[in-house]
Amino acid sequence: MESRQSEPAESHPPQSHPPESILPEVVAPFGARVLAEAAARACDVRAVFGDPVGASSPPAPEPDLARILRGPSGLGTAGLRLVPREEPAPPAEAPGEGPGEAPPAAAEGTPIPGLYHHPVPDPDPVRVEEVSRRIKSWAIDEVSLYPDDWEEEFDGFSVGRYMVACHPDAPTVDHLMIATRLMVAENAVDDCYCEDHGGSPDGLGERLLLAHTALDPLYTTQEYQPQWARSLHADAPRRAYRSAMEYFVQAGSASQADRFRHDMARLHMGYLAEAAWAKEDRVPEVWEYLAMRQFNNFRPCPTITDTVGGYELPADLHAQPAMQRVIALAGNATTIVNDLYSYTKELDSPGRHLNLPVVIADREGLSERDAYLKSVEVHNDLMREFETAAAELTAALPVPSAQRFLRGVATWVDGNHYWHRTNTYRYSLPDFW
Ligand SMILES: CC(C)=CCC/C(C)=C(\C)COP(=O)(O)OP(=O)(O)O
Ligand SMILES: [Mg+2]
Repeated sequence: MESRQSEPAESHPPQSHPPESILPEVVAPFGARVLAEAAARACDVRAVFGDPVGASSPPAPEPDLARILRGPSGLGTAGLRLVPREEPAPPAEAPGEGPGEAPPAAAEGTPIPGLYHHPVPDPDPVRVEEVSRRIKSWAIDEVSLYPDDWEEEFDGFSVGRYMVACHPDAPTVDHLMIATRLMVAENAVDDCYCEDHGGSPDGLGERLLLAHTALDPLYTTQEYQPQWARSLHADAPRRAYRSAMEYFVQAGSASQADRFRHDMARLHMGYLAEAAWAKEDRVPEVWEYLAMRQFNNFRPCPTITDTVGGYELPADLHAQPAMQRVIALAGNATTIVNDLYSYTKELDSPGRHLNLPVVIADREGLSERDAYLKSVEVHNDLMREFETAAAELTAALPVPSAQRFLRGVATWVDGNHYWHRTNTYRYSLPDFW
């Protein structure tokens, strides 16, 4: 992969932005220079990575705005549209009560009845196989991620299927690997530091801080630098973070790397709040839980959609409040999807594991079933807010990279639901219908 780190830093004349942009004037403060620059940065991804392995190549970024607004139209691209999606969710079906007991679809799993989502086509099996092969080789040969007896769990996580479903516009398997390594590393940190593979709230702050330096390097004196460098190889989470970040930094721009570091700092702050409540054995109020879950959140995954797609959403567009709102809502919807699909797994885990239904049941005095159904509604409201905000911003910001980024985030949301639904190794639904 060609490194973009060595590119000379661009110098821009000083500019002033108003403190906030409010739709529909959101485009105005960007000015002609930023818009032109953003359009120019919607680069041809093949220039960076070359041809895809195995699968047919997705189309190169399309400069025609009308086509971008319309979204892709080929077979299996329904989930990639940016326009508000008015069609209702498929009718709620109880598990095992599909219409006419039709033969099983290509992928297993039942959607949560009543959950607002957009079905996506099964991910390209050739890509899934190749990503699965390569990620296992990375995990074993490059970062010694897990002992032999975790292999079944690693395979059951199906990260290849996950990432191919979430990034159908990745131009090559190399691009998909950027997201896949990070996803595995993020889960290694969660499992080994926070949860059931040796994790604990005790000492979590120290572990997360030191692991964070694998993403956001320590700059210190010659005397102490080598000790820090060695520490990045001291355990599987740090080895995984360090290596995955190295690949990411080579593929993305400096501002994409910085965006990712910020999202990861948010994630680590969320882990700490969750750990504090676990230590105190306190159930937070529902809004407090939702605030924690906005940080302990999938957000670092959809926000790299442009790097994985081989283009860049400029930092000044990413930073706009309207864009931040869309990203936060998307992250929140995807993360509540996790709370719902992982509900039975977490009920079965030792101690009390917080998730939205558990917190609503406790704080609002509802039965487990009613709290779960209310959580489905919370998710559905978040999804609708996300889609409305994304559609408004899409209409207000006619910049190809922004349009593609917003579509990429929506696609990630749909792919994330697909993975949770189909990961019957990991998740099963409660018996509430
Ligand atoms: C991939 C990534 C950035 C994960 C960060 C946070 C995280 C692990 C989740 C949002 C998933 O939630 P949870 O820890 O509840 O996962 P499982 O339910 O165990 O699958
Ligand atoms: Mg969960």
